[in-house]
Amino acid sequence: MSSFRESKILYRRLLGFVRPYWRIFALSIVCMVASAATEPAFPELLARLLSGFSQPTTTTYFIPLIIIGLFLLRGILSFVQDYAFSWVSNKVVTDVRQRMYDKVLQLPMQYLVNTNTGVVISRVCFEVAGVAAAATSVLTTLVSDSVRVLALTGYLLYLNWQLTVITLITIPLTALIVKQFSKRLRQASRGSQVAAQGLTQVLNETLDNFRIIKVFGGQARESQRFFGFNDKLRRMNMKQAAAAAASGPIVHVIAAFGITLVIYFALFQGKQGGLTAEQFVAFMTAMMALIAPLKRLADINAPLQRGLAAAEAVFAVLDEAEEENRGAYRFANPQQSLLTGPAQATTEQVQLVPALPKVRGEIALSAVSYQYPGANRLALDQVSLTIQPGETVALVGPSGGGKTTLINLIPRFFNVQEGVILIDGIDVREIELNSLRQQIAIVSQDVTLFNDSVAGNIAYTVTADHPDAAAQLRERVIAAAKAANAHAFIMALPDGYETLIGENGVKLSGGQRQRLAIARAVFKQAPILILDEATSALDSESERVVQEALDGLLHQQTTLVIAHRLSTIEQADRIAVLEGGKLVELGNHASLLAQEGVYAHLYHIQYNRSAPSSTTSAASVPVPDDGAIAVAPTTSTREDV
Ligand SMILES: Nc1ncnc2c1ncn2[C@@H]1O[C@H](COP(=O)(O)OP(=O)(O)OP(=O)(O)O)[C@@H](O)[C@H]1O
Repeated sequence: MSSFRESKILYRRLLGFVRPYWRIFALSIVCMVASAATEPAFPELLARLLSGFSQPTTTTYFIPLIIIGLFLLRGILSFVQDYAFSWVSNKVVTDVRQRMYDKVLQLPMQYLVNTNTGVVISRVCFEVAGVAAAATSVLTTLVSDSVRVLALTGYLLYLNWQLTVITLITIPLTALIVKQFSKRLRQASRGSQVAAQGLTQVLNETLDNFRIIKVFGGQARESQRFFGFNDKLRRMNMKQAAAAAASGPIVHVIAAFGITLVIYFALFQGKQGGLTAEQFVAFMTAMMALIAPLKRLADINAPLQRGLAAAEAVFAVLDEAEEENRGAYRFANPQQSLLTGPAQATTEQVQLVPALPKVRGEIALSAVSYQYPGANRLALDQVSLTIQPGETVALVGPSGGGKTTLINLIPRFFNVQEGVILIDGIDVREIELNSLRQQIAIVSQDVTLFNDSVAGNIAYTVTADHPDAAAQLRERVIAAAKAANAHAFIMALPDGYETLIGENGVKLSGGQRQRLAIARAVFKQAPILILDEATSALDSESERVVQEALDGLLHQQTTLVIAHRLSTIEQADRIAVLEGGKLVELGNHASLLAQEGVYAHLYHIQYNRSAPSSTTSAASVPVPDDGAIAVAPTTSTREDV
């Protein structure tokens, strides 16, 4: 596709965002056109002033007052135009940014796995502003200066067509030069986007891995990486600046040639008696007035190309494929009782909303296979496993065995490629995505808390709209916190349940955060609970408290747990051992030990590691895969492996 056509398509799409505000936009254009159309008035007034200079009439004395009126009118028009344009422009930025954010929320997990977060952040936060510059401010110049140029050219033609023709010869020349610059600008603009994304990425990584960088002495390396992008950004910006700075003077020089030609020709015409001095002054004034809008039109290319390059990046996000959500089957929302109690449901609602089935919590995997895009082996290979409602199944096995992949398939963070996963006998792909996820609560190792109160974090997404509901909500939050062993420490916080936590609030320990995450899961009352290494990052004391909270939860719903600590695994009804993507063993702790297979092997490695009397060193034990094992010692002195 030619770059011009490409730009046209991009621009048309950008204008689509302006469409909802077309009235304000039109008002602005009208003001712009009106203001620009008054442009020839000044040279004309000047010519009249000159013609009456030697013998002034009453009209001559009025001319300065008319000039004041003219500029007053232009001032008002220009204010309305600028204000209206900024309004539309800011609306467009807000809309596009919101659309992008909403889009990000709908993207599949795979997108985030493949895309750097720095890129996403930079696009949503910064590049949208460049888009608005292209969609509106560029257009302001384009419309108003084009009208200005047209009005002035018309006036010049009316004054003297031969002189005008000479003036106009310079315009195509200018246009040619502008075209040369446009390509370069666009390339540089793309380059600076990439550099800016790199900057954000390095900064993100630095802040995420602050401790690691310090401990490993990575400062010099990171500083060098940052410099790489920082300097690239400077070079790209300079490229743009050079192209933008050169285009102005070149246009001026060409214009100067034009002016000189005009003056010679005017002198010649004046000698022949075809041009009066007043006409010449009016002509020169109008011609000079033509230079500024022409220059602005030439300069418009820089923000336009920058804007179009940004638009490309923004549209790339907007055009990403969303998570597939074709399933139409719905289960009852387990939280529904919290939102609207049966007493509040009107008869009409009861009739309209069909009674949805409640999930019992049976999960059945049948010959499930999954391979990550670009991977050369299956992450899950023909795994079949049925988990009964209320049952707790622990997933263990060597690192890379497929545990995380398996639990990610249940809420459909990824879709199975072969085989099927059923919940209560329904294929998860047939279930509407939100409804499916309403049935599942997750507690993972890295707990993210939102910038909100403790209560807001526990009752995430649920709010009360009247005082009765608020009291009920608070009771449920406290009950969830108690179940998660969190109530006592919450009450010790400065504002109890209203204490602000997260980035800007009170800092909590790993164990406290974990217990809040458990409280959040309890509060959700989901029939399926996924514990993804929920206690692996904790010290033994925190682990004990968190484990107690978890033990209380087990058997209330179907629970799938990936754990590094044996305490959870021993409690589990069954243990599924995944190795190399295959389900190699299934049974309870005792039966698997008796089987003396992979699980027993893993168990003994850990046992031997910590047993002082053991003669087998950790290094001499053959460890499957890369050696890290997701079952851990039973005593607090043993470390995670
Ligand atoms: N995003 C990804 N892209 C490509 N391959 C992946 C991706 N995530 C995981 N894998 C691969 O899939 C396999 C299974 O990984 P998975 O994370 O499910 O293992 P795991 O049992 O949870 O391991 P661990 O105990 O170390 O967390 C591994 O071989 C891994 O390299």
